[in-house]
Amino acid sequence: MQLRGTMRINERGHLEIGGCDVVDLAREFGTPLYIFDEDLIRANCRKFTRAFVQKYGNAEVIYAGKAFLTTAMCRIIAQEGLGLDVVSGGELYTALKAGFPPARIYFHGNNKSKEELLLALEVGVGRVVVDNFLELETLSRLAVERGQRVPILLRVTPGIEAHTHEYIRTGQIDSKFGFTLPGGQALEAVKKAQGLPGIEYKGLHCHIGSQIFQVEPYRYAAEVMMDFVEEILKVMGLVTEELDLGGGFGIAYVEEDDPQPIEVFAEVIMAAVYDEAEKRGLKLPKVIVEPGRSIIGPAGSTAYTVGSIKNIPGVRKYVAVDGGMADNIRPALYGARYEAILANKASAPATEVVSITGKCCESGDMLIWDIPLPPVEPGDILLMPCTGAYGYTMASNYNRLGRPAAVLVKDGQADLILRRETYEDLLRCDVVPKRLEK
Ligand SMILES: Cc1ncc(COP(=O)(O)O)c(C=O)c1O
Ligand SMILES: N[C@@H](CCCC[NH3+])C(=O)O
Repeated sequence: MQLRGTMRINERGHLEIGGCDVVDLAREFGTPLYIFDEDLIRANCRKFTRAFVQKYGNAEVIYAGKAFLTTAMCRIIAQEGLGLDVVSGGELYTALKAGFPPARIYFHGNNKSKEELLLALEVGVGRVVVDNFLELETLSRLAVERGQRVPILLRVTPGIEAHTHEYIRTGQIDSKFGFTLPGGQALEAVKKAQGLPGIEYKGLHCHIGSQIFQVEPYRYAAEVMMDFVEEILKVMGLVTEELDLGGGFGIAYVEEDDPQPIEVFAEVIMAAVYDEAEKRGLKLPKVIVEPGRSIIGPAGSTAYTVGSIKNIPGVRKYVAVDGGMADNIRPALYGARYEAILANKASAPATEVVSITGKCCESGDMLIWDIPLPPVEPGDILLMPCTGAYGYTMASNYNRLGRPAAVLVKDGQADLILRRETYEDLLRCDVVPKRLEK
């Protein structure tokens, strides 16, 4: 298994992250436990800032909060100078409560409610990324009522098929997101935005998908979008000042995964935008990117305790852990693959192939199929790395399991950033109607 960030194997033969022994963390905070490597989160933020902002100037990196968002995470992102992409009132509220500067917030979503749009206007988010005609009209009406002019980007579906799982592909024509470019819907949206009071057109957005390894889809997206920027200028005399090319930069979950480094994505994207601007005689737009997974994915791991083990001779050995699809739905949802290590036997050689299953009442509750590990016993601490993105944020209370705790580790110190949900937490929304009281 590849060791990421500050991971190392210590003198006790245990896995360590951020200078903290994972076995000790499991003992102190319980399992399942999400462990976040603060140095790696910050290093990833800085990698993006260097590759896009420091190298090219007219660019901005905004972290996609859907990957992992808590108050502490907002603080780190704010300190690192990144912007923030939120997709719901709940994410926006979290950011505001964390003191995140509203002007650096981009508000996404394909079906924002009136209440969500009002909140965005009230607090003055930096940009609303408008997805559809209904939203455009509602936003205009609300802005006028409040005597405001709201800066927007328009979300465009460019008609690009990136090679990733079909559920996490978003740039193709047949998608619920955005105004479709081929066929003229997107141009119609720009015209409408220009004609509506209270709306200030700033630019365009597209997002072609997630967990993308290759640079070509981004190059192509940049070309297609710059072509549209030119069309907008020609048809309407309107300058597009900002071009947001979304997130989606892939990461290596398992050794075979081979994504391009961020620096290469940055070079290709920026070169494509610069070339297209020059070729077409256009003003260079500010380029925005929205990485989520590539910032937080590798920086998070999940520690589990091994429980029951079922061996079916000649068929399979199931090793059950104390979490599963409730804290990581990705294997069940996308067939996502992960690696694992026994944190308390980190330098022991692998001797058997086992499958890691969860504790949910569901046969599909598998975390890893067929992984070589040292002899596994009940009580071992199994660590699955690279679970930082879309683990906690997609977690559920299925089977009334409480969501795990999360700790932030750095220089030998572990701080709780999410406390474990208790049985009482599970009841906090339950209401008993009067007629059921006795
Ligand atoms: C609009 C938008 N921006 C950014 C992201 C972040 O993607 P990722 O976490 O793959 O970087 C997503 C999710 O796919 C998205 O839908
Ligand atoms: N949640 C997905 C990616 C979709 C991201 C949001 N557009 C994942 O775990 O890979």
